[in-house]
Amino acid sequence: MLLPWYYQRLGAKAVAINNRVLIVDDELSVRRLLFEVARRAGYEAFLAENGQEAIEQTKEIKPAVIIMDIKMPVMDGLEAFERIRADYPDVAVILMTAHGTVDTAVEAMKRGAFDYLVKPSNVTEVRIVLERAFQMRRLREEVAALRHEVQNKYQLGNIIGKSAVMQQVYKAVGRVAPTNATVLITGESGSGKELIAKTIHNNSPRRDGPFIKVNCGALPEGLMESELFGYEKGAFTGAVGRKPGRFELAHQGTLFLDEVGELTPPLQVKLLRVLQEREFERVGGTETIKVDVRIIAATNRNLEDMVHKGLFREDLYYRLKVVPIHVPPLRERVEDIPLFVDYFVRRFAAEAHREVPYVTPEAMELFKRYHWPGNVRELANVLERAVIMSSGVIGVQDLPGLSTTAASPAIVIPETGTLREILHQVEKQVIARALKAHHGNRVKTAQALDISRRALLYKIEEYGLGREGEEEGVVE
Ligand SMILES: Nc1ncnc2c1ncn2[C@@H]1O[C@H](COP(=O)(O)OP(=O)(O)OP(=O)(O)O)[C@@H](O)[C@H]1O
Repeated sequence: MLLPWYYQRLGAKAVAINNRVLIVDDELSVRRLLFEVARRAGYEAFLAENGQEAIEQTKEIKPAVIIMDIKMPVMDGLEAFERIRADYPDVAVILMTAHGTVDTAVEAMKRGAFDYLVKPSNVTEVRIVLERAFQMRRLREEVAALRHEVQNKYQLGNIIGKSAVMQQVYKAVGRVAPTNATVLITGESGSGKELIAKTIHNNSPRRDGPFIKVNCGALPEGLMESELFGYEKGAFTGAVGRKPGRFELAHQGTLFLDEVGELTPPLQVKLLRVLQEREFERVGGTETIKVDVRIIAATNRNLEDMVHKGLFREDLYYRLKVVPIHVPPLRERVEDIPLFVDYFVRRFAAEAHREVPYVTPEAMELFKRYHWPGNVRELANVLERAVIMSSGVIGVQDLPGLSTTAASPAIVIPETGTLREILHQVEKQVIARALKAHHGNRVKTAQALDISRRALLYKIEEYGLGREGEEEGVVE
């Protein structure tokens, strides 16, 4: 049998439940028969004669499954079921009933019993129901373990970075997580916005609810609308059945609107309404759907600027920006880079079943000076490749992509001097940097700066930049 993915991932941890079954019946012959069936199926069977005994036994042996008659003296099965469930909500209870009391059993199912058997049942039937009850317990246990694993992963302690700028981010996450406030996370691509969003969710009272992500720029407008709000059967050609949207799926959880700046104006209006009223209609539908959803939005665009240019609604912007969190780009937290390098090198080495390679100080320097336009994601990719390609050491020569595009020196603006002098200083640095980037090639440099070659030569002369960047493939 092919095991489900979560089973495979959890491995041995998965079967954490015991194999105890408590059999409760006032008739000795039934107890005997069930005991034999359970024992042969490999379970550890225990016996009780009435509801009262069942409660006492449950406390003592903590069975995973209980199979119990409804009609019994002293305390009947239904009452015992209610009481046991109050203290042990996870135990799977199978109720047994004679023909006349099926209605009661159905009622018990509604209240959470796992299944019922109509007496007399044959041995196979009993065995199958028992098996299913144990399987359900195991699945529940696995889901709980998985949820626990995911929640642990998204704890602040697992986010890399000790820099002051990241401390600010953690503080904001800690403050906003317990609330229902809408959060707007800004930051460059790959800087960790989604990670922060998940961490907020997993530290919020909604942690047991869903975390649903939508990439607002991923689909054309019409499709995006039905993706967000769902559709009714026949809403458009191809809508063969009703489909819930992401807002509905995120009920009692968190909806993460990634790339929110990409939403078209009509969808911005719709989103605004949901934010204000927490209700909407499915595409092609008239029924108003109410949802309890916490919104976290993220963008790598400058939304304020988009508002000024009339590309993003101002009212929506303010609705989203109730609590803004800015995740700084990696180059602004250089002190965290060694931590990231250490973390990723270990992780990828473990994944590839290799020794953890040594990162030379020169390579580390390069990591610190590179400008990381793709941020943490880019650093992770570079390190993954380097770990696979390296033979024990990661040096500058193993990082060809970084060498040629290594960080250009920052432009320093002089603090004193006349405007003319300051501009000259800045211009000199800009030209020196461009020459270096093009390895001294003046045609390319002039093109990049959009000035004539003559003007460039003149400035090189004026600033004494004659040999700037002429060496081949220079890093430093
Ligand atoms: N501080 C961090 N600690 C550990 N891992 C991180 C950190 N920041 C980012 N990462 C990892 O880097 C990758 C990119 O992060 P994430 O997807 O959260 O970025 P993003 O800003 O949402 O990107 P995009 O804007 O492209 O959607 C992920 O694998 C994430 O787990």
